[in-house]
Amino acid sequence: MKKTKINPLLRLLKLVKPLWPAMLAAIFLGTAGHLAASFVTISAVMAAGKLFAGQAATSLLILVLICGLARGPLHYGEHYFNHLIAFKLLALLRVKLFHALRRLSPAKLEGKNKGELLALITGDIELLEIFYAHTISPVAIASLYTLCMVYFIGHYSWLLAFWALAFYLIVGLVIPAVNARLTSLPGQAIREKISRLSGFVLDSIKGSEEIRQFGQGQKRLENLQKADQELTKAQQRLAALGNWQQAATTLAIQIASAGMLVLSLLLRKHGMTLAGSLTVTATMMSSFGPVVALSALSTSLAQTAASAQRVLDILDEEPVVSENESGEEPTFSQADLQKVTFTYPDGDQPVLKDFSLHIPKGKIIGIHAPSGSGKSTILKLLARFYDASEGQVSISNTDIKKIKTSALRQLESYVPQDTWLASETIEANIKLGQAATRAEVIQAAKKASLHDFILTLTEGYDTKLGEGQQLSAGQKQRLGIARAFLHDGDLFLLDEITANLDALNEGIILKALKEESQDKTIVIVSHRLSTLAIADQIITL
Ligand SMILES: Nc1ncnc2c1ncn2[C@@H]1O[C@H](COP(=O)(O)OP(=O)(O)OP(=O)(O)O)[C@@H](O)[C@H]1O
Repeated sequence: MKKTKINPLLRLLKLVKPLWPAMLAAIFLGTAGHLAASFVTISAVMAAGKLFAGQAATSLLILVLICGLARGPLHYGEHYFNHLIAFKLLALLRVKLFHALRRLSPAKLEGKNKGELLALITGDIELLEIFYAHTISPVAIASLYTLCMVYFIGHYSWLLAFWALAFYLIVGLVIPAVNARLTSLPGQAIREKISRLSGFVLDSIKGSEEIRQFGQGQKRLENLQKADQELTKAQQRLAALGNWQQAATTLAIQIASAGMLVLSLLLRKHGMTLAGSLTVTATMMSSFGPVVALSALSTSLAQTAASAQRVLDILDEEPVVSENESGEEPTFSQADLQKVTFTYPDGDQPVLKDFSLHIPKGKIIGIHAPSGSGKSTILKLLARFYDASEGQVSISNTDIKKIKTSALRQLESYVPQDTWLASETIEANIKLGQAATRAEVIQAAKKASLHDFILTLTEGYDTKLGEGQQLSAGQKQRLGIARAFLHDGDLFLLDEITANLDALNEGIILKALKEESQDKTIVIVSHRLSTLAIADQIITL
């Protein structure tokens, strides 16, 4: 389906359905508020007309007072309901987005620019507030309010009512439509530039050591400045288009008001009074507020639509592996790769071709092969981060696709090459959400040769990571291994877990693994022959 600008906004509109009472309240209060604001002026002009003619104008003056007093609370109510809807829906969209990211992880997130994802979760979602709080009800309010005003002017003359309607349409629809056309592409380009810039900044922060080492700091700074200048220029161009729209809108309002005065004076022969002329002219002059609010939207709407499209693209993206929620829950007896061929979704060459491997229970299988030959890929297939393109991966003679995903995660302890640390305490990092006692955490840390190091920290297991307390690569790796020991799956999938360890720590961990292997099965990928010495069988690719 062709992606037009309107599609994403229509899809966002559907989410408002459960909140329609709040939306109706916002529309009602907003229309009443604008009418109250206009009728302060209109009633005052009508009252002045009456007083000039020597007639009583008490009821009109009371109306001026009521409208003046009501304007504030009505305006407040409109904004209250609009923001209630907007923030509820933004929260809902954030949750949906996190669900989508969880569904897509890890395979689909591996290739994504993390800075762009961050910009999506923060900036793009935030921008949708404009749509929910400042677009939907203002459109309805402007339509209702305009009808009321046309009807009111129609009481004096239907010709004048048509004149007014024509200018409401010009200001509220024609000028914004032209502007939307002009700003659509620049708006999208700005959102893309912002997210690319976020990605660049995040990459630069993450790679600061290498960037310094290779003397690339100045060059990156220049690139950053260049990207920043381009963004500023694009924003200035968009602002200039917005200025054009403002000028056109102001001109249209002046023509409408002056024309209303002239036309109504010309109609004096047809029974239009001077007081009537002044009233319709005051009505025209004071009634553009809601349509002007609409016209101001067209510039931001282009950016909002682009943001909506990016959010919806993530929500629509299909995961590489679909979660199995009701499959089998076998107890572990063996694992097998049978004639497996596998190509990464965005790769063009198979990483594994017709590859078979039998992993019997209670054994340690070592995998030793050159870099890039597919060792980690074997573990990822066994963890079902990806499905084999051909052949079958099975656990306990059950096709891995037929196994309930949560049961598979329970059955396996996967330790990736890089250990991710949360900004939490050491204990929370070892547990990573698993229910365990302090004693169990300590036992896991001991097996991973991490306990003695933790005891040297003043706050021990309660030391918060990230804030001042950094871990060395080897300590991080041992923490990752402690997690796996605590998780206590039947099948350990260990990817280069000793790459950053000294011989002493390596020895302690391997000893612990050897002891575990009496009732566990271990697949260990390593370049180090010293690590693979504990293996019962070594596979070379
Ligand atoms: N997400 C991915 N998308 C596309 N190609 C990938 C992806 N991950 C890995 N590859 C490619 O697959 C091949 C095998 O990668 P893998 O990580 O399994 O190798 P490895 O043997 O574990 O290497 P190393 O010892 O260097 O860790 C490499 O050529 C790599 O470029």
